[in-house]
Amino acid sequence: MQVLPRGVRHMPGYIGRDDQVALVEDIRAVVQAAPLYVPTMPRTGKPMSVRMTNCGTLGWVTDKDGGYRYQAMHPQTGAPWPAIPERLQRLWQEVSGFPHPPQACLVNFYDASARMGMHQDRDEQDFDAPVVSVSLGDSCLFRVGQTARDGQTVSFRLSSGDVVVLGGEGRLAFHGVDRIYPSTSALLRNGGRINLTLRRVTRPA
Ligand SMILES: O=C(O)CCC(=O)C(=O)O
Ligand SMILES: [Fe+2]
Repeated sequence: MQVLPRGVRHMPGYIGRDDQVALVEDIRAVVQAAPLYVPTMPRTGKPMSVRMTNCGTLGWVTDKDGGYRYQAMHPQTGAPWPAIPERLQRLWQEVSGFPHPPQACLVNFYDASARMGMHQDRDEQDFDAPVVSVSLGDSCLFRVGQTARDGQTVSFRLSSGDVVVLGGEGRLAFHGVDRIYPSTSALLRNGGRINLTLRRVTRPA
């Protein structure tokens, strides 16, 4: 048995099959209003392998000149992000233990060759609220480490319906997605993996 860093919780199969199907419908509606786009890295302008969009009052974006940040509008359409679906708001209430609603939900879409390098989620104003992450569709190999980049890491598979919470001492744990396992889920008609991350961005007033 692997031991996860303190504050990192993995809840395998937390979301049942029917709710996964309903969540995918919710996300289809989000993507219709706010299309997935290819974000680029700060400074280098290198495209990420993951496609992204957001829902919520604020969305996480990145590009060559502006770097990592939150903003109220879709970078390509200029429209405000659609609202966070009720189902995800309820999930946040159930698992976050935080008395304020999520402000941002980043939607990541991974095709079979996409990955995400090790990083910390630290573009928020404070780290009192956890990050709540939902996996849908194909499984991935997830890696989580310590709050220092060179700390020990553990790898495990995330499957459709799994929830991961990074909170407390684990809020700034390094983490990333090393690979996608294609054709491991029938949830998404054309395969791939969706990851949703719910976050607080600003300090509650
Ligand atoms: O896809 C995942 O499971 C993690 C995504 C992530 O770390 C992020 O969007 O910050
Ligand atoms: Fe992250």
